[in-house]
Parts: sequence; structure tokens; C-alpha cells
Amino acid sequence: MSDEKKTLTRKPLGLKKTVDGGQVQQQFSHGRKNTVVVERKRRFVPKKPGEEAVKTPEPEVVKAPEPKKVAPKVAAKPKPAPVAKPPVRRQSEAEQTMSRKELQEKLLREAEEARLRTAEDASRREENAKTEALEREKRRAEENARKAEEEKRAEQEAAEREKQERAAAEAAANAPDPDAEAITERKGPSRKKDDRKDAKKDESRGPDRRRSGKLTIKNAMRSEDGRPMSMARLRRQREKAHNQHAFDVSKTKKQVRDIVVPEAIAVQELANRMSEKGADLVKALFNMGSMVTVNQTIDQDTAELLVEEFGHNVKRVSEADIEVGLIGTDDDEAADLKPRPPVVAIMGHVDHGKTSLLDALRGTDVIAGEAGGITQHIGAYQVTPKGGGTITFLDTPGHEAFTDMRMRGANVTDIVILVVAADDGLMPQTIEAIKHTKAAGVPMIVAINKMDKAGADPTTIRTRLLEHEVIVEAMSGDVQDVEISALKKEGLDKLIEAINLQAELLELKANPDRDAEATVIEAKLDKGRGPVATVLVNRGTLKRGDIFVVGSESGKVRALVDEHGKQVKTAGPSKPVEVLGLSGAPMAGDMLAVVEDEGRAREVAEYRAAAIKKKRLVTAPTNVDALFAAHADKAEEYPVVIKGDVQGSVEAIVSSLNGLSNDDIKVRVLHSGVGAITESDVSLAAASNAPIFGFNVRPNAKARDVASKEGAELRYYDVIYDLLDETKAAMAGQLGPERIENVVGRAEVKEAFPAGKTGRAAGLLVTEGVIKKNILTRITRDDVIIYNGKVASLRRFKDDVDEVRSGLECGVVFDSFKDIKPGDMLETFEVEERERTL
Ligand SMILES: Nc1nc2c(ncn2[C@@H]2O[C@H](COP(=O)(O)OP(=O)(O)OP(=O)(O)O)[C@@H](O)[C@H]2O)c(=O)[nH]1
Repeated sequence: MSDEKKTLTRKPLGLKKTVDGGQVQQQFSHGRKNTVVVERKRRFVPKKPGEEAVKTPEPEVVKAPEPKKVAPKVAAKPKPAPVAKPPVRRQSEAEQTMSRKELQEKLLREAEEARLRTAEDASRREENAKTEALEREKRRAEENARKAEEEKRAEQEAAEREKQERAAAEAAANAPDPDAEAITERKGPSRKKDDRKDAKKDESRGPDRRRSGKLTIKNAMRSEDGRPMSMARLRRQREKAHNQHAFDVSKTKKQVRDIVVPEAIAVQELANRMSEKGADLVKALFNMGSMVTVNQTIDQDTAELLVEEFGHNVKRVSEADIEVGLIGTDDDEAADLKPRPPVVAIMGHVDHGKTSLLDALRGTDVIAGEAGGITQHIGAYQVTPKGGGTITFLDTPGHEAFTDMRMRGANVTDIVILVVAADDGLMPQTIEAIKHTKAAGVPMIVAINKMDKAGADPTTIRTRLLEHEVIVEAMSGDVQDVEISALKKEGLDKLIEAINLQAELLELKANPDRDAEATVIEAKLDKGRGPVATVLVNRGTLKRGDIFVVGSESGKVRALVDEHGKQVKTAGPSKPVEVLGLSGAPMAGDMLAVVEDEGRAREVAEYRAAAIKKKRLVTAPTNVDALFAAHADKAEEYPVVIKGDVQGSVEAIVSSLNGLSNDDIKVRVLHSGVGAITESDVSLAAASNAPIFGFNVRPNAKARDVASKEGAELRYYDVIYDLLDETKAAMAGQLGPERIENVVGRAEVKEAFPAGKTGRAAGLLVTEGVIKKNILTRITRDDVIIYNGKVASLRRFKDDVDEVRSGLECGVVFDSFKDIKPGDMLETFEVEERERTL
């Protein structure tokens, strides 16, 4: 006790003074004080097994007695959960007597208990905290549910109110009662006031309240919940807004377009037309199984699939669509069509009197002006006989070279007059003309000409026509036949009558009041006037100044010239005219169409020119077999270059020359065309060592120079027969003379025996003709030629002889041939060279 008193005496407190034990008195304001018992406590170090028990220090005991006075205010602060403190112990007597070991164990137990208690308290505290959090969460959920319920109710109320108001407004509108209006008016402002109030309320309630005031960077950076935003948050918010926008775009209705799909198109171009991404198209194509890039071209079918895949409409076009609308619409039969003159073609064999007939009908002499007296150009003339309507005549040439042209003539005509010379009868070209006329489905009138001649036999002609299914009226058929004499101008009236009758039956009509459409009968390159086309107007009226397209050429009508050489301003249906103002010479048979402007004319002409070029390229040998077949052809070639004044003549020459070709030699036309012989024609001909045929054309000065320099052969003609005859001779000359073998004798080898040192002789029996010395000989064994040579020596009974006749035996030795055997056959012959004819 005395010790205790000692320790309780106050000890001076100082800084840095450590308290090892005893009591410490704490002094507070207002005279409050507290005494604390301080004990020194040593840390417990658990003993390792086998280790000497550590000397246990005296346990530290901190006694915190209750403050004597009122608890300090700070103590009002909720104190942390009281940490279990080991009770202050005092060493009892028994303890003192306890062995150190026992003491240590006891202390350990106590410490363990204290630890467990602490852990228990901590877990209890944790549990409490958890329960509290759960409670809080529950309360918040309840609060939220209540709020949602309230909002829903408010919305319902608002909707209800709006509904009522709308009903009231409708009622007011239906009943225009001034009182009602007044009510509505009264209602109006009060509602407005309410609205304003509501708005204010909303404003004060909403999060915008916090943001009200000046716009500062800080405010701008503040989020809706008022918290300042970090840069990352700002970025996230922007991204969210962007995504939201992108989503909206995708949700907008896709614009469906009409996509024009040509025969071939680049992927990117198609993407542009569809307003889609090129990469998307490539992806779609990849999915379809084709690997292409945006720059590659795809065909129309694939492009069509793509367009449909992307939900657009396909508009298919082909290049040929350029021609669409070129030939105008059909005419209204009743309103537009007016009678037109018949177009009559005169056909027949050479010299049966076609030109004479036309001449008789026109009253002019055409024959005198013709080279060689043969019609070489297709001509077209209009005549108006006395007391009859106008008739358009086509004078097609009778020569077989003009077959193609005649065929065209038949196709543009309404009626064919078949001229048959009564003294000559049906000839090859008469029959050909019948075939063409039938093929064209054109009615025919048979004109039996030269009836003035002594040997005229029309009945035979009529009977022979039956063979070709042409039954004339005189034979109870429906084909009109007229006996005429072109020379004497007899029977012409009857012929005109027959034409008019036939035309009447055909009811020929055309609309003259529209853009012209015409057929080219002939085209030429005139030195002074440039390209000139003779056309026959099918329908419409061709006018000076009209823009047109014809074949692969285009132009503007500079002048129209009729059959009398006079310029005319217009040409109506069935009128033949010469057209000036073309870009080049078209082909006979081409269609002329008037178009709206020069651009269109050029576009169509260019398209057609390209198509012709393509066709020419395509017709080249397409496979290896064809290529080899071409090379395997061993026939010699006769190359030529042909230039003529008119298309028809050139065509005729080309087809006639082709007709000269045979198995030994073939004509190869390197180039043919209308116009003067040019430098390039000469160069081309010279390169192949080919002659140049100028038909009614001559070379220009430069071409002449080149020709003399390069040694090119120039030949000029104005009659086609001469050209053909000379070519035949030249071709025959190139092949050389014909070699003809004449067999002189035949013999059989009876035996073979040695002759001289190395040679071998044969014993023969002459079976036919004669065997001569030095004669050309052929030996065959089993019909296979085994030797070609000469008889070197001929003997009969050891005497040299010059010849041995049939039935006799002889011995022969052949030039350098020893392999002779009995049974071989011998043939001797002579070769004769004759001039070749084609
Ligand atoms: N006697 C007689 N001769 C005629 C008659 N018609 C034509 N000729 C003669 O027959 C020949 C040939 O006449 P063309 O009119 O040139 O014969 P084409 O059929 O036109 O001949 P190509 O133009 O070569 O096709 C001429 O000599 C004419 O004088 C006729 O009615 N009577």
C-alpha cells in the first residue's frame, strides 16, 4: 500500500519523457482532471517448440478509470466500439507460488480469449453494418418506386387533362357560341398561366437549376448532375452522342434509286450511281464469290445482282439503245397516210432490153452515154406517162456481177417488171430475177420484149415460166404479162396500165408530213461534190438542211438533186434523189434517217462505225484450227487493190473477181473502195506485189509518183468485162502453162537380170502403145509408184532400138534404178505444155 501511495504521487510531466509505469494525471480545462494508471507491457513472443520459455515480462495493464467529473464534451462523439482490454490483474499469492510455466500458459489462454472476443466483436460490427446497408438500399428502392408511381400518376393526370381540353376545344369549334368562346378565352389565359407556373416549377426542380447563371468553362464542363466532368467523361459523352446520331441515320429510310446498268461498268462507278460505298460493293461481290477490286469492270448481269442486293431498281441499257427511236413511230393509217407512186424495178437477162424499155418510157436516150453499152449503175428515175400517175423506176443492171445490188433493188421496190426477150427466152439471170422477186414477196409483171423481131416466140416463154411457178394471165394465172417492143415503143401503154393496176391493188400509201426515212440505192465519191448518195424516200419528206444519219455516216442535206440534174428543195415518198452533204460514202442498202440534231447524228454514226469495226475484228480466225486450215490452203494467191467511182461497181468487181478463184489460185482483195487511187493504196499494193485496178478512177499525182518509184502496177478500166478478162489472163500467167501428160505406152516386167558390172536390166512385154528410148517412165508395184525416170537403153535381141511396139518383148535399163522385179508395171509418157485458161 505504501508503494502504491508512492506511485500515486504526481510526477512532473515533461516533453519527451516516457512513462514506464505508475499513474499519470491528466488535466483539462475548467479544472477537470483525470488520473491514468500506466503500466509497462511487454510484447508476447510465442515460444518455438523446443525453445526455452522466454522470460515473460510483466503484463502491461492500462487502467482507464471513469473521470471523476462530468465526462468531457468531446466524449459525446460516438466512441469506437470498446476494445476489450485485459482486466488489470494483481499477482495473487497463489500466482506467485505458481510455477513460471503455469503462469505463462494462463497468460496465453487469457490472451487467446481476448483475441477471440475482439474477433467476435468485429464480426458482429460487420454484420450490423451489412444489415444497415441492406435496410438503406431497401428504403431507397421503396422511395424510387414511390417516385415512379407518382410520376406515372402525374402523367396520367396530364393526359386526362389534355384530353378534356381537346374535347372542350372541339366542342367550342363545333358550336360557335360567343359565350362558349368567352369561356374558352377565359380558360385560355388561365391555362397559359398554369403552364408558365408548371414550367417554372419544372425549371426550379430540374437539374438545370444548378447550371443557371453565367456560362463559364467550369459550367460548360459540368455534367447534368452538376458534377464537374473529366476529359475522359466528356469524351465518352461525345462518343455516346455520336453513336446515337449514327444510329438515327441508319434508322432513316433508305433512298431507292433507279440505276442505269450498262453492258459493262466499273465497280466504283456503280457504287457512285447507287450512292453506296465502293468497299461495300466489293464485300458483296466477295460474298457472291467473285474477287474484284473497285477499279475492275463487271458485266451487266453481275451489276444487276448488286443493284438488287442493295435494294435499288435496275434500269438495263445496251449500247444498241442508241438506235432506239431513230426510226420513227408508225403512222396513223387513216389520218396520216396519203397515196404514193409505185416503185418499179426492171429486171432481166443481159441485153434483153431493160434500158431500152426505160428509155422508151422516159423518152430519153440513156444507152448512148453508157460505157460499153451496159448499164453499170443502179439508176432511179421518175416518169409520168401520158394519162397515168407518176411511176418510179429502178434500172437495175442485168449482168450477173450485180446480183447483190439487184437483190436490194427487189427489196425496195413495190413491183418488178421481168423483161424477157421474145427471141431469146428464159436465161440464167431471168431465172435468178424470178427467185429474187419471189424471195422479196414483190408482185411481178412479165414484159415480153423484142416482139418486133422475127423469131419472137412469146408462147414458149409463157410455158417455160410455168417451170418456175410463174403463171401468167394468158395461162390463167395471176401474173400480168404484156407483149412489148422497146425499140418500136409498142405495147408501152398496156405495160403502164398493168403497173397502175397492180399499184392500185397494193394501195401504196405513205405519210409525207414527217421526218424522212430513205434507202440508199447507190453511193459514190464525186470529185467536185464529195460523197453523193442516191436515195429513195420511203416515207416523210426529205428537206434541204435536214440533219441525218445514214449507215455509219452522218451529215446535213446540202443539196437535193433529181433525176434531171435539177436541184429540188424537198423529196417526198417514192422520190429518188441524190443527197449531197454526207461525211462519207455510205453503202447501198443503208437506211437514211433524219434526226433532231448533229450530236445525235454523230453519236449514232460513231456507234455504227465502232460496231462495224468490232465485227471485222471478230470475223478474224478465232481458233487454232481455223488458223491452221487457212495456212493449209496451198492455193496460190492473186492479190489486188480495187478502187472505183461508185460503190456498186466496186462491189460488182469484188464479187466477180472472187468468182474467178479456183483450187489452184485465189483472188485476194487487199483493199477496195470508192474514190481516186491514193498513195496508201499504192503502198499497200506494192508491199504485196499486187496490181491496182482503177475502175473509172485515176491515181492522184503523189500516188502516181509512189507507183513509179515502187514499181506498182496500175491498171485502168471502164468496162467490167475487160477487167475480168485481163485478170483471168494474169492469174493464168501467174500459175504458168498447164502440164498435160500423154501416156505413150505400157509394159509388164517379165523378168529381171543383171546387166554390166553393177546395173540391172528388165525383160518387158509391151502391152500397149510404144516404148521409146529416153522416154519418161513411171514404174508401179502394186499400184504404188516406185520409180520416176527415163529409159536409158532399149534393146531387142541384143540390138539397140529406138522404139518397141505393142505385143513385142524387149530389154530395158533404167537410169539409176536397179530394184526391178518381175510383175512391176511400166508406163511411158510425154508431157505437153498448154496455155492455161481459167
Ligand atoms: N429489135 C429489138 N431490139 C431491142 C429491143 N429492145 C432492146 N433491143 C436491143 O437490145 C440490145 C440491148 O438492149 P439494152 O436495153 O441495153 O439491154 P439491157 O437489158 O438494158 O442490157 P444491160 O444494161 O447490159 O443489162 C440493144 O441493142 C437494143 O437496141 C426491141 O424491142 N426490139
